[in-house]
Amino acid sequence: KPIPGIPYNLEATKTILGDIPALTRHLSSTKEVFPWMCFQNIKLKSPIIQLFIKPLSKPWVIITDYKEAQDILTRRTKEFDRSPYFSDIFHGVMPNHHITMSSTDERFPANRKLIQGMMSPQFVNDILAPQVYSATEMLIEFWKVKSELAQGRPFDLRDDIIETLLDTISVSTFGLSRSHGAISAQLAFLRGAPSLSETDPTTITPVEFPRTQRPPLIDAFITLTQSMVLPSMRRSKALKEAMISQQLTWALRRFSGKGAEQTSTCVLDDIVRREIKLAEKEKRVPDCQSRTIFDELYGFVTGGVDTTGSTLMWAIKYLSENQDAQSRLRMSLRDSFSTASEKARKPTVREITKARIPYLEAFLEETFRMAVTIPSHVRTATEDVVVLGHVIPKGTDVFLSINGPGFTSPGFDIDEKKRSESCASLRDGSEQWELKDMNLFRPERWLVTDQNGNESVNHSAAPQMLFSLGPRSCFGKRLGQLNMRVLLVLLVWHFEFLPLPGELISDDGIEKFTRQPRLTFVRLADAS
Ligand code: HEM
Repeated sequence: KPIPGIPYNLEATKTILGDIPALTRHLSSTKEVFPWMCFQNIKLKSPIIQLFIKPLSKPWVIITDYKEAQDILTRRTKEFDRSPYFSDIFHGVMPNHHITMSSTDERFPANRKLIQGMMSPQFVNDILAPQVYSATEMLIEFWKVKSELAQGRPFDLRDDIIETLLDTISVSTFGLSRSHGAISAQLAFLRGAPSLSETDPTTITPVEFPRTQRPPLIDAFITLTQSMVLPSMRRSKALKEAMISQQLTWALRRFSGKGAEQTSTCVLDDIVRREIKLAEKEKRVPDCQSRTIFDELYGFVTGGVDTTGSTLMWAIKYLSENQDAQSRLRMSLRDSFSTASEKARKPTVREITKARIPYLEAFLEETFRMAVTIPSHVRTATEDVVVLGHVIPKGTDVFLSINGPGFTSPGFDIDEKKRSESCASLRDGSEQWELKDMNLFRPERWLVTDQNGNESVNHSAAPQMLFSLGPRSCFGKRLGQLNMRVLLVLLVWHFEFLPLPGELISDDGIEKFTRQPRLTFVRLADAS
């Protein structure tokens, strides 16, 4: 039954399937659900609409407006909470992770307490950043070999990016040795492989490099993140569980009793030390094998790999399609890391984490605005609520789109009197946003120049909330941003991302767990 007053597609109310037939028709030509949802707002000419996607359930409400999203996510947190939509996705693989819990769930505070220190600037910069850096170094070695073999022909980067991030997580979250790495295995294999049969540099057909089998654990991670419910996941799950259990057992030994180690080198170490301390305080035996610990640890794989990987794939696409922006970014890096440039070495991890380079920040902000790796932030109404003058019943899922009007195109005109009091009082700088080219990738929109010609970044210069906002926004934002920064700096430092032929360029995405570009090819040249 439609919610009174909120626009909807008339034909959807004539069948029990609601909007599903229209959505299915759309899916036969593209594989993307979220742009279709947002297009319904445009079609129905309203920043708030309802769609009937789940038969015999409440309609979904779709809102596309920066200010309303900001208000709901940051100020109306009692009226809106984590939606069961999320727990449905993650329950199979990590039912005890806090992402599946509402904020009022009694387990939620303890889960968050367990991992709260992992996103401190000190932990991220000192413990996690060096691991990201060395995994990126390995990727660079790999791509140097690939680009030499490819001789200017394109190749697909999708697997390389995901495997690099899984290599990082294996070391930085679980403390595994680098020798388990997928990229080092692929590199060794490629170095030993017979030379490619066709290396004619005048052809533009992508090179398909021979690949070896992934290390079993990395393969298990990929199986578990790509298909979350199949019985074939059982073997992968068992492998992952055995690895976590073993790493926890070893860490407990290292951090207990006389001569206990004092420093953590990964997330798992820190969790174990925290549990030992808590158990001492509560005069009990530490329980390092709890399901909470297993699932919170595994959340670094589920939450961090696909999200960061997809965002990086978009960033690389923007580099190759925006050659001027790419050159300007590389020049800014060469200027800012002048010692590294002079000494013909790459910037160190410390130099990268400390640097504040306006064009790099602007490039990242623009990537986060345009990439829409996660196109909608979902909340459920915990009571009957009023949004833009409409009563939305308790239990309704509300999708806050960030991939359409108000974000990548000018927003709808909204009667300010219809907004909630808290929303109307928000000051977000939106009156100064440039609306004319919101659909274009233009990092310069984030830069301001003072009267002395000094450039800085205005982080409120345009609408961007990729990591969401408020108490249930992305827990790993600092790590996600660090990953992006280290990877982008080192890749642009070493490689030129050359333009691609038209047939290998597309703005379409594919919605896996997150939204990735449909085509992920690169043509590389040495930038040194
Ligand atoms: C570019 C990379 C990333 C993007 C774009 C991203 C985006 C997001 C988004 C949109 C949400 C949902 C927020 C909401 O519903 O309001 C989220 C939640 C979350 N993310 Fe990330 N994320 C990234 C990286 C990471 C990393 C590296 C981790 C590793 C720990 C992580 C862990 C989480 C967790 C645990 C949650 C659930 C938070 C909660 O339920 O309170 N994310 N992320």
